[in-house]
Amino acid sequence: MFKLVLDYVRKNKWVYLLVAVTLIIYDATLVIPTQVVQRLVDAITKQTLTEKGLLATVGFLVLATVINYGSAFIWHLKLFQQSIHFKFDMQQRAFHKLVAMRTPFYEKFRSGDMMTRFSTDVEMLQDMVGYGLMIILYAGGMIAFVIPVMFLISWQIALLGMVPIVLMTYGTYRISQPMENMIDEARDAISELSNEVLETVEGIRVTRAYSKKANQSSRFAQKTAALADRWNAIARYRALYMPMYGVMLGLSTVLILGSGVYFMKAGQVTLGQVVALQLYVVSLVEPFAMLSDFILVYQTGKTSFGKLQELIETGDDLEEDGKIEIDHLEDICLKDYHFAYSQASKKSLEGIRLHLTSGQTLGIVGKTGSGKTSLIRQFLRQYPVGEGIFTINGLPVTAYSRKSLEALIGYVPQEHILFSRTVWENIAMGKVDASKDEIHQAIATAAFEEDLERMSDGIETTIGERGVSISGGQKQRISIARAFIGEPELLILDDSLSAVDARTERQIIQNIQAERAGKSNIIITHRLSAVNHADWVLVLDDGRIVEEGTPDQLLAQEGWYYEQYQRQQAQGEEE
Ligand SMILES: Nc1ncnc2c1ncn2[C@@H]1O[C@H](COP(=O)(O)OP(=O)(O)OP(=O)(O)O)[C@@H](O)[C@H]1O
Repeated sequence: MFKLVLDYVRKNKWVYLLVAVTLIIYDATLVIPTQVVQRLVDAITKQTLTEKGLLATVGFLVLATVINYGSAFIWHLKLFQQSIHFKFDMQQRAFHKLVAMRTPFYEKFRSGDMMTRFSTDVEMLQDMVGYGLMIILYAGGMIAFVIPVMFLISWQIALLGMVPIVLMTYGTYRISQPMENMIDEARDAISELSNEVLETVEGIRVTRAYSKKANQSSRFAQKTAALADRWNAIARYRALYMPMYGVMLGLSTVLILGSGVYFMKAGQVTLGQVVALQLYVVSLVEPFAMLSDFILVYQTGKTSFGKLQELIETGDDLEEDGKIEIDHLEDICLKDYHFAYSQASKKSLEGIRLHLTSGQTLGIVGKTGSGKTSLIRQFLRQYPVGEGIFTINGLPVTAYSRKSLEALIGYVPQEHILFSRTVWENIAMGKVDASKDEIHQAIATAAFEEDLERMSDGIETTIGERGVSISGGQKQRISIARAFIGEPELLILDDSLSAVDARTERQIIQNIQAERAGKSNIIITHRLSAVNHADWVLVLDDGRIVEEGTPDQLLAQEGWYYEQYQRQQAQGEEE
């Protein structure tokens, strides 16, 4: 962690130099009032104080106070401003990392945990760069200034006066050792709490439907109580040692005054010097107490640094990105292709063989869990490439830059993600500079026109969390319009029409095929009518292709496809 902080200080060396210089001035001007008191007391006891001398002293004190304020303003402002920049820097680094990562990375962290790393951990580190550095610079500076001055007055009295405070600081350090574990536990408890909140919010409908509100509330209460326990334990430790500084100050006072009187009688120090020594010790209590606070800031910073580092260092296990920028999809070819998820004990795809050329529509059907989504994830390059042959336009898929490949594919996933924006904005995400006509064309293709007419503000209606709630089927069609508008070379619909009726589904698929002449489509579906007009259909079972052909050929084979087709017809899903 120190390397990170030092690198940051080095990167902003001029700001920190200004902070250091103003801090030195600040520390120096803090010492002045005590020296003035020392001289005044001595002048009064020697009866040498004149009116002019008093006025000059007051003037000097005012000047010192103004300089003290000015320097404090500058170093406070710069130090804490810089810590805010540090926070944004860290968050941006983490954010860039997040957007660059593929699915396997996200499977390694829970959402709440990731949010905690992003917010709480970054703030703890910011504390280290702000408050932590302030302690080192201010407290360190004060101690470095005051102790030599004290020793110059009388090393014997200074030594006696310092002993209790130094012992106390060492004791505090020893006492606070167990705090490291407590801070780790408190940090993990925050993460647990965030997970709980996110999962509760995401699943609120289910929680309500199953009347599990009380259950959920009590789980939440348990987690907050666990977090409160951790912080209470830390507070107890602090409460234990912080008041001890007052006791130690009392002890130092006794030692300084006792030995001061002794050395005064011996003529080695003046009354003014004894008073000054006492005031110096008082001024040292705060910096030493801050040093013990540094232990807390350091421990929390260290814990949070570890968590952030883990986030930044964790990869998505994907192979190095390819160099070739691909700009069209001529053909996609898989031969004897196998794929397994890293945590899975068995393969999700086995011996896959397929060939898709531009302009074709490929249907993928099969039982639930048979590997349909896993197969299209290969085209999206969400996971490391499996074993076997996987080429695009005759070259291995890994030769192409993932970003350029991604730009050619329009993907409509099973879970439809819409944003709390207008219908227009949600669709235009698929093509930033889309014209009005293009948006309306996409809406017509996705058979969403009638629904739009029923919405209060039409295409300007805000949907999602802070807007109008829309049905699953409407979400699906907005998602299709969004993918369609980008005119991708390959459009993938992953069970994206499950919530619309069979007639609308057929209409959308006909629209897509008519509008996308010369471009490819992959349609994953449970309803076989959706692939009636596909050029080729694959039937998957347990990760293998068990049947394939045109829809007519598949019916003629009288296998799973045929049986399923008959059943769905009988159930009246076909008109
Ligand atoms: N991220 C993952 N990690 C490990 N195993 C996974 C992962 N995703 C899917 N699987 C497993 O891979 C197999 C195929 O799942 P996949 O989602 O491809 O099926 P599917 O045919 O699309 O199912 P459905 O029709 O229900 O969407 C399943 O056994 C599933 O449990």
